[in-house]
Amino acid sequence: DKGSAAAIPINEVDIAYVTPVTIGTPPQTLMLDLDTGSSDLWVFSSLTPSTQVRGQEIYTPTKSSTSKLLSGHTWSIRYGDGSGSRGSVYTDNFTIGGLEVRSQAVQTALEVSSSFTQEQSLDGLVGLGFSTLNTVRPSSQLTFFDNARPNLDEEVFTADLKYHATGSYDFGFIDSKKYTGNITYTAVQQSPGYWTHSLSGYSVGSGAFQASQISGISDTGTTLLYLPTAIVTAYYRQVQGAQNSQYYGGYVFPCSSTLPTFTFGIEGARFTIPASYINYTRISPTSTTCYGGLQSSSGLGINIFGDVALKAAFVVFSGTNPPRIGFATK
Ligand SMILES: O[C@H]1CN[C@@H](c2nc(-c3ccc(C(F)(F)F)cc3)no2)C1
Repeated sequence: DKGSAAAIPINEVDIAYVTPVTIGTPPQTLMLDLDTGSSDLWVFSSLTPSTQVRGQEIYTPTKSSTSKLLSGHTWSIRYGDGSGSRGSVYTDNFTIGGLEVRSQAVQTALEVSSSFTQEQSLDGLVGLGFSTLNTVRPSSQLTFFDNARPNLDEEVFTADLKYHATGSYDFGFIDSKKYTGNITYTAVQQSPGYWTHSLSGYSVGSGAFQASQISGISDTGTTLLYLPTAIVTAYYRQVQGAQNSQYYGGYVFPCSSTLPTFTFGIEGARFTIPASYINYTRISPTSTTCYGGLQSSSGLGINIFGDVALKAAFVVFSGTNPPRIGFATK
């Protein structure tokens, strides 16, 4: 089996990407955020209090002839930005891009935090981390990828996220039309459940490549690139007027600044993030101060290779044993 679906930016600065999925019989279509940094598949539902639903599509299990309550099971999750949700669990038929999983655990929200309520074009998440991270209790559930794996032509899914444009997620195959050159793979350390791997180093603009192993997670659900403070200060030292603002919670600079590119290594390969990806957004619609797409990871306890980095490459998440992750130029 295989599947292919769009990854659509939900706003003009690519804060997140959503993908159309169908749940149940007859199919109910929702737009979900595929997140390699978590492993719960949850949706806004008919069980979500209406005061917490603002424009989202909802999944109504009672309208599906193939839904089954997973009785006595609950879940509760907190994301890196402090947002969260919790609820109950059904199983139902679940499809992404023509790839169907029968009786996928679909976690129905009984409560969502205000930032989810405010994000009206996002109807939930599909966790594509390792199933060990799943929060359903008393028995944890498998991700869509883990359920689909036995039937996939190849045990992979790929992410082709794009800057200010629609990209794609593919399941079960590697589309050679979506990248150039070779795919460079590197080892993944799957505990505690993230796609954890190392960069082989970095360079700023036309500067020399600094070889150093930088461990972190490739996380499609995180918007920005978070790296050690030493690297981030070296980058913004090249930007006139840049400063690390307590007020804005990170590096800001004049929107008119000329930013250098940022290059990261995967083994012997090099991937360059265009300056435009790092000139992330104005701090407010009329401001001339901009917020950087590269920020320090010091407060997070982990380096996160989020969309700002991932959209500079074609990324292969390989569920082989042992798992590995591959990057190619596109
Ligand atoms: O926890 C880590 C796992 N991957 C990262 C992630 N974060 C979100 C997220 C999505 C949407 C929202 C909201 F809509 F704005 F509320 C909030 C957080 N999705 O994946 C962080």
